[in-house]
Amino acid sequence: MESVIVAIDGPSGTGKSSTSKAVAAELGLSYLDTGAQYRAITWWMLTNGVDVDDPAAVATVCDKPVIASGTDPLAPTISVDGADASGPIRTRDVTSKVSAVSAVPEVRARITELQRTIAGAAEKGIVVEGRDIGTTVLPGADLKIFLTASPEARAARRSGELKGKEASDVESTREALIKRDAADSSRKTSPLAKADDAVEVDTTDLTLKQVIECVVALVEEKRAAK
Ligand SMILES: Nc1ncnc2c1ncn2[C@@H]1O[C@H](COP(=O)(O)OP(=O)(O)O)[C@@H](O)[C@H]1O
Ligand SMILES: Nc1ccn([C@@H]2O[C@H](COP(=O)(O)OP(=O)(O)O)[C@@H](O)[C@H]2O)c(=O)n1
Repeated sequence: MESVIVAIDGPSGTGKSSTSKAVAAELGLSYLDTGAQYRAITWWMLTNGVDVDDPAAVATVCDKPVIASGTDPLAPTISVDGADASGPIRTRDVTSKVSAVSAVPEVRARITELQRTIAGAAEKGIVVEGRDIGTTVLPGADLKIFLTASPEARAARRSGELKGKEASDVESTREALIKRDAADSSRKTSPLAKADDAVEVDTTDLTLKQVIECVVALVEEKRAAK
């Protein structure tokens, strides 16, 4: 079967990661979490004392960390300079700083190149999730999905996840999400946006299972038409 490239974009908490992993696993495709890459470079900046609010300082050193992503949807990995970074990249500190780092054009150029290399190497195809995959990273993707959901649903999903770890209430999670979406949507270089040819799926009132079934059906439709 021919390889297939699927781009899944959308704001935080719409279900990109869970949907992408499940679709890739079901269809035997690779999986790439591009948000994890931006989080990894942000974590490296923070641990190395780089002022992340200074775009010039970020740009100067952004080639230094070696970011590697494992693309098995059943066991995705992310490492920085050879060390597992999957835990530290999910802290609230990284989450609050990642939009500033990901807005720096030099950071985006570097990470975009890495993403294209990974997608090009995936023999059977790949599901790539992020913010600018359909518009910028892989504009020729076979299928583009743009996931949305109400801010309330997204905040409820996220704060449910954080419980026990860095517990926070739904309201502060909602505010942080809205702030990050606004920053990601308004930056100059490849902002969060729906590609003209993307299929928009509003997941507010859908279960994760329904979203997965919907995307699998769309991929199979594209494959049949190829
Ligand atoms: N349709 C859905 N209904 C309810 N919960 C969902 C749905 N899709 C995802 N979730 C849950 O919401 C949380 C955030 O999903 P995730 O896939 O990480 O979103 P994103 O990658 O877009 O930020 C996870 O805990 C996930 O299990
Ligand atoms: N393709 C992408 C993916 C993520 N990002 C940035 O990385 C951040 C973290 O992405 P993520 O997918 O891990 O975020 P969550 O929605 O999982 O919280 C986003 O808020 C963006 O600033 C980006 O700029 N472009």
